[in-house]
Amino acid sequence: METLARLEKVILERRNCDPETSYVALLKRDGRPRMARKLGEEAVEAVVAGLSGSDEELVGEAADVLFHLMVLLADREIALDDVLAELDRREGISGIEEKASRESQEETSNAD
Ligand SMILES: N=c1c2ncn([C@@H]3O[C@H](COP(=O)(O)OP(=O)(O)OP(=O)(O)O)[C@@H](O)[C@H]3O)c2ncn1[C@@H]1O[C@H](COP(=O)(O)O)[C@@H](O)[C@H]1O
Repeated sequence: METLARLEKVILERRNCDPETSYVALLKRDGRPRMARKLGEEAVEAVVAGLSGSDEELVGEAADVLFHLMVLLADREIALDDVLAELDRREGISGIEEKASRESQEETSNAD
């Protein structure tokens, strides 16, 4: 996780650099929709690599997804720690159990 914390720091620093020499600054200059689109593109590439690419390709695409997600989080001024805290909160809660409890809450509120 130290790697992601270092990357977060670098992204925050690079946002204010020259877009001619910094990809992070270029994304900032182009705006949040470009950041979001890049994240979407990288996610699709990761899906394709996950289904039919090599391990090496999937690792590369996964790194691209994480990087572009971190750029978008930085733009929204959301700290990596907030995302990690959410993952910590979910620790030990089965996805199946969580979904079932959400569905039963929805049924209760629809019945009201
Ligand atoms: N981890 C990354 C990282 N991962 C991917 N990328 C860049 O993300 C871009 C997107 O990839 P694509 O394959 O879509 O490339 P592309 O076709 O040129 O992109 P588009 O023209 O479609 O936008 C590429 O230019 C990659 O180099 C990254 N750029 C930067 N970092 C980190 O961010 C730091 C700061 O980077 P700069 O701001 O460029 O100094 C670096 O030191 C790294 O630690």
